[in-house]
Amino acid sequence: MLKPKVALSQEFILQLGDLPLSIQGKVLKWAVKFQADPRNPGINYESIKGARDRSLKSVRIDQDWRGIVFKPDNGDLYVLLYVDHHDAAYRWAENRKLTVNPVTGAMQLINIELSTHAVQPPSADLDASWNASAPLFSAVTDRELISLGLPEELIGVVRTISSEDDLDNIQKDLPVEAYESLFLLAAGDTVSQILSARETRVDREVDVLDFAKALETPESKSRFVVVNTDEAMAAILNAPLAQWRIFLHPTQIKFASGDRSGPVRILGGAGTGKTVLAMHRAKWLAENRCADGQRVLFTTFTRNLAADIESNLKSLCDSQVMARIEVKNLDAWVHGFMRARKIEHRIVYNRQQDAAKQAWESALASRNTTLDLPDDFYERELEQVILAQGITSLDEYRMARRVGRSGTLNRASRDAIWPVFEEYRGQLASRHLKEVDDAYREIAEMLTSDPISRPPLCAIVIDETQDFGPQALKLLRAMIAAGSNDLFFVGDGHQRIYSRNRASMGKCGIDIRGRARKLYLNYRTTDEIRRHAVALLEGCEIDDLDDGHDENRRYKSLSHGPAPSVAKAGDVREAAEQIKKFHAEFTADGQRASFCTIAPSEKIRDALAAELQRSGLRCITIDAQSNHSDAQNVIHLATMHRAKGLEFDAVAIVTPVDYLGPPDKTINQRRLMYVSLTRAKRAAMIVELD
Ligand SMILES: Nc1ncnc2c1ncn2[C@@H]1O[C@H](COP(=O)(O)OP(=O)(O)OP(=O)(O)O)[C@@H](O)[C@H]1O
Repeated sequence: MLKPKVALSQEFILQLGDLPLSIQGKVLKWAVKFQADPRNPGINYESIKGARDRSLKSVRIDQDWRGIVFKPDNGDLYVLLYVDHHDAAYRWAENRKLTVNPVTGAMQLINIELSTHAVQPPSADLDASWNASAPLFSAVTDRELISLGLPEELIGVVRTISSEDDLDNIQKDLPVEAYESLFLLAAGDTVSQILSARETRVDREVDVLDFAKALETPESKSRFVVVNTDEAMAAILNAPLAQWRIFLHPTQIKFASGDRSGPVRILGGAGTGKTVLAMHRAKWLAENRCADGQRVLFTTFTRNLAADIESNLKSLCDSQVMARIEVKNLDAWVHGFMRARKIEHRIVYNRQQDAAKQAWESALASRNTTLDLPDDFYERELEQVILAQGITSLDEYRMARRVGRSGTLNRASRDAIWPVFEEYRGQLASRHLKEVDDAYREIAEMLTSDPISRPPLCAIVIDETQDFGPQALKLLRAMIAAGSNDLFFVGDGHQRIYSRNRASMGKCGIDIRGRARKLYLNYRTTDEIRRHAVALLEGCEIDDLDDGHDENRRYKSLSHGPAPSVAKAGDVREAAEQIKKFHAEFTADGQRASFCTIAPSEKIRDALAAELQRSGLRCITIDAQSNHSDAQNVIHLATMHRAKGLEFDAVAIVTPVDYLGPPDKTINQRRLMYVSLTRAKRAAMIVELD
């Protein structure tokens, strides 16, 4: 006889961590027995008097505690939904109902109580971006609302919604796809835009009684997990907080698995789960599309992010799958490639140091002084035109479009300027040095002219794409033959903190047409902190990593909390005092929390560390080598650049008071502030240093 299907709900798993330890143990033991054989005669499924859904049954965990299990008449399916004290569990069950959405086919848990109430009036203190007084969704038909994932029972309550706050008030009772659809509608998207971006089919026959089948849809998988083995059950129950490993957003699920006909680009503001999606994608590719001898390369820009990702991937993949995934920042990959081919050049990462500095100074000394151009003109021209575009001859320079550079240069000026760059490359070569963009370009040329020398990769997954410049993107394109599943990019233009690296994927030979998607829901940062961060970028142009723009109206956080506080300090000592107070308040209730102090420079960071240590706090500085962002009861310290990609329960950001000037002059600083603020999960403070 076939084993019945056993599943757990996300709500149950989220609850688990909050139960008393002794009860957790009992629940775990019970759940293992339940998984092994839900028909075990020792499990007594009691009907619940007054329940609207006859398929909800109660099970006994101990004298006082009860579990609520969904056990429909149709199909051999058992879903553990909830655990609580006897009376509370019964009350919960009386008002719940599981249904299959008749259009999307997804399984949905409904709080029936909600269907009989209008939403609460909006709170006056929240600053909502699209608050309105008329009902927001009156132009959408019932069937359209259902096709967006709304349970039929909740149509009435949704029709009373007239503001963003109203919608947020019922967020936790809506399926995630329904909540997302509603705020996208309110932001101006049409129903068909939302459905096609999410790849939701609405033309299939749905059997609303077939719950086992309903569990297979991506929407159902975002809130229920089928558990087939003891090991899987133990892994889930022992790490209930690692939601990202089990419950993905429907869009994350769709893009993590399945074949794609070419390069994919997923865009999403900070905290929208891009790295999580990229990790699941790498896992799926390694499990399903990796021939013997091949590997998936997971790459990103900085070394400590790659280390962070590798350790998370290890918790997601078993060792056999992990052996097929190579996690390496691009520069480490380039190093390895050059070493393997005995190319002896060292790469220049900092032109202000050592031999590279001498090479640059010698080149500058050869400039034509009659032109009267400042030194930094040459450096910017080198970075943004010569290296970025891979210009290697005067002829190419004469024709070059100087995108992003102010002022025009006629042919005679270009002829007079060019020798500086030629001299620089010559000076570097005599010292066995190479600019990093030149290394990318030359390796890309080698791989293109000799495809046999390509590494044996079945796919490349790229995180933090916004930090890769044109030559890096061209190298990634050259590293793998064009075809299905070749390149998978995730990124966010708001977070481009290496500004010279603005690139358009299309112009680098990466065609994402028809395979570009977005993630909208911020799982990390409260909406109050997210809004503060987004407001800093108002008036700044944000690109979509290709030739278009990104915008902010469609992003939204799932959690709420206090808005960031802004304080002033006369000097570093006072700033450290403010941080100490904020840290003490944040951890006042004895809760363990990760905390980071973020500064724009190493100088401010180190001065703060010294002050904080002097007052008895344990500090850890995050640098290229150490990346212990999850340690608790300590104060981490990081520069804004190093904080990228990491997350903490609370952050304190210390900047000089004049750090942010007019938006058109301080876009880099604004992006760094955006990155820093969005590292915070629950609380943030900004200290301005006078
Ligand atoms: N489907 C999900 N369910 C629950 N939590 C999630 C989900 N996806 C992501 N998260 C959590 O949200 C947080 C942000 O995820 P992630 O780091 O992938 O976002 P990101 O878009 O890469 O962020 P950033 O660009 O700011 O680095 C993490 O704590 C992650 O575990």
